[in-house]
Amino acid sequence: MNILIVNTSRVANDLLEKRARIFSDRRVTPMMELNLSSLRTMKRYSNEWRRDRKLFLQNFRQAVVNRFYPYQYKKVQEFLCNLTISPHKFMQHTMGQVMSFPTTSLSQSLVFSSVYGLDVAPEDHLAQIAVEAMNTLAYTQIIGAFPTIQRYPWLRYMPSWFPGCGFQQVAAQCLEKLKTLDTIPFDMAMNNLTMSSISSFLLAMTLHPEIQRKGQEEIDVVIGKDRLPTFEDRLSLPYVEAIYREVMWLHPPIPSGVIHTSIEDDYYCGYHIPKGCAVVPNVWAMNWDKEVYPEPDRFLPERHLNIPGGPFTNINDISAFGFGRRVCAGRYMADNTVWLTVASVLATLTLGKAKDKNGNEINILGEYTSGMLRHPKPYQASITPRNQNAKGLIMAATSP
Ligand code: HEM
Repeated sequence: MNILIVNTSRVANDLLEKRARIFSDRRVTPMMELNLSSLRTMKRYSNEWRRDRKLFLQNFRQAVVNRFYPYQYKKVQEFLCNLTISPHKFMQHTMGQVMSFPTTSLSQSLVFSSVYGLDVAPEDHLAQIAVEAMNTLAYTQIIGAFPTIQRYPWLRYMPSWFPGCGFQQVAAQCLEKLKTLDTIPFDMAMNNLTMSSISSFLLAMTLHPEIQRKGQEEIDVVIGKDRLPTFEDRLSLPYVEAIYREVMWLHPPIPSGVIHTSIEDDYYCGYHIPKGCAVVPNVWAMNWDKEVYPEPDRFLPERHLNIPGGPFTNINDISAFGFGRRVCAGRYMADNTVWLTVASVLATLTLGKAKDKNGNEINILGEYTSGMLRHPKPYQASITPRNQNAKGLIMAATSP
């Protein structure tokens, strides 16, 4: 198989954006053909995908995502309330079942309530299935995870007891989950990406109190202390925007991007790119390119302020959302959810390192998971309301 790894934004732009007609297909492994090829994210570049994406965008395009605002306010306020009432469980409130915690995360419950009018309980079957489906997708994406069917595609016609056909059982289990999700599109599992970003934000604020303070000060000056932030405040809060952009920049939830595939032969900078080539948009390398962005290992919101136009550039500049015609179709909703959470947490809570019984700060390694979906590993933190006023705002917002 031919694989092209794209490590710079310039090449990503040249191929995935400007030549999107050629580079918008998906690589479908024999294993995925058995179970996941009907999923929107993984669909081949086809008329069926076009129709599907058009339908999806009717509900999620920029002009109409404000219809989710009431649900987003409600769910973010519940999230603040959970962090206030049980701060030691902040990992559960954030990553939920992604990390095998028996709870639903902010984003899962947001999507279930906004799109389907369902209030999802922690042990809810649908939420569990959505997470399992996401994990399965990640597994089937790994090149070489199912070597026998990859090498001998005809094995799919053999029974599961046939030697080397263990993959059949995995496929059967997936199909069962997907049938249950029939009316709840699988893409809702993409919400784990939203929570990965929120989790990265919480870790960044815990590790960088001075940046947290600057964000809080901006909110105090612009909004005051008597109300929670709203979407109307967004353009008046450049530093908060810069924090959000830096989180998306340094911690893309899928650092290796989602693979695109070419539908015909092409030539670029003297190289031949054969038809069917898997193009890996290595978002991590693009965003951590020292030549373009000095000191990528530092959390520096200021870098987004010091560019022409400031931090409020087009959402398409956030490469964590992908590229070209396959760019994340839910990005306007996701962008709003993460931003509102960032602003609301800064307005009401203070995050810092937890202390041991002797009063010494517990060190945080700041480690991340290494799978396809990247998020912080569990750590201990202290989360407290900034003051009584902030606590009052949180409780008032969530009281019936
Ligand atoms: C921070 C949160 C999110 C991130 C970082 C993210 C990222 C991505 C990425 C990288 C892709 C693949 C893009 C490519 O192939 O170049 C994608 C596709 C997609 N995302 Fe998201 N996503 C997020 C949240 C969401 C949410 C909340 C939804 C649904 C409400 C959603 C719906 C989709 C859909 C439908 C696709 C498939 C697009 C297609 O193939 O046509 N995403 N997303």
